[in-house]
Amino acid sequence: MTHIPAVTLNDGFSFPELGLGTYNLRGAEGTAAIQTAVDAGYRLLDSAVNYENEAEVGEAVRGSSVARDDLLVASKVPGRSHGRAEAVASVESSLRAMRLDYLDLELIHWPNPSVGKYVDTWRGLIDARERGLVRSIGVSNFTEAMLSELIDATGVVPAVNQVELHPYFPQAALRAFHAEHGIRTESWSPLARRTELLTEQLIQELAVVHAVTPTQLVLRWHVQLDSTAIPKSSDPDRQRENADLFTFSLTDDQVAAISALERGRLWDGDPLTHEEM
Ligand SMILES: NC(=O)C1=CN([C@@H]2O[C@H](COP(=O)(O)OP(=O)(O)OC[C@H]3O[C@@H](n4cnc5c(N)ncnc54)[C@H](OP(=O)(O)O)[C@@H]3O)[C@@H](O)[C@H]2O)C=CC1
Ligand SMILES: O=C(O)C(=O)[C@@H](O)[C@H](O)C(=O)CO
Repeated sequence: MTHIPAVTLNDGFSFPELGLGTYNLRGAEGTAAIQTAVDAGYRLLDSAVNYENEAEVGEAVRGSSVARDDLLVASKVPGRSHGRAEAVASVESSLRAMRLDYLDLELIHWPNPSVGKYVDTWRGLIDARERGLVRSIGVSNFTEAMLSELIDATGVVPAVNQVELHPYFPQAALRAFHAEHGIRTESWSPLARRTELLTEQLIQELAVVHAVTPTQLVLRWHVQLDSTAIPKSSDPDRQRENADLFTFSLTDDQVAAISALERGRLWDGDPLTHEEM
């Protein structure tokens, strides 16, 4: 089992430097895959109302040999639940679905700017935290301007912003904003969903230099960007591979060279225009 190091969020809670993405992990197979990941050392499980797998995540947690307090369960408020009261109700619904007493992290899944309720929704997550339903609160797919709006309106800084982040889309400006404001970056689609990224010549060459796999090289890049990657894998061997990142390190030049692969988003997931209900 790999020990995955942790950092401290701006609210004082510990947060792993790597987590498990659970998008498309459903049914008995999904529960089993989540449990093998926990057995491999993963402690952070990233779910969402819209993944339709909260029951599986909850079952994996309750059936795990690892104590609940040592696991971090995250979910996300869907766009259809934007609003102060609606956000609290969404958290309560997730707790019922998971059969858990609290969530470790709750995120606003997409800002949906045309709806105009993400500040109210943020107030709802603040309420949920004050009621003890959730330990840390954050957002996903928020821009610098949206983050500033939340902070100015409520005085509460999100603990986490989960965003598309991989060598094709390194988000340097957003990560600098996060660092300035004490917001933990979390990388979704950190492997670029296994596109040609892993076959890039630079990735292949650096993997040989460090005697690791291309996937491990990419995930180590996330670690050294101070971002918590949440790679999804259904396969136990690949889950173990993805977690084995903490016995080597990249030089600053190698990190910069990987970041220079930048070419843009995987698809049209621009938070200013892409909205999900
Ligand atoms: N907040 C948001 O808006 C979003 C959040 N997310 C979150 O981010 C998580 C991860 O992103 P996701 O889009 O799933 O994509 P990833 O970048 O994590 O890639 C997942 C794919 O890579 C494959 N893979 C994993 N490990 C390896 C490996 N070692 N070697 C080769 N292939 C590998 C997986 O296949 P296999 O399973 O067969 O191993 C899967 O097909 C999601 O599960 C979700 O939790 C994702 C998108 C948006
Ligand atoms: O996986 C997530 O959290 C999502 O928001 C997805 O819906 C994501 O937008 C996607 O996979 C779209 O193709």
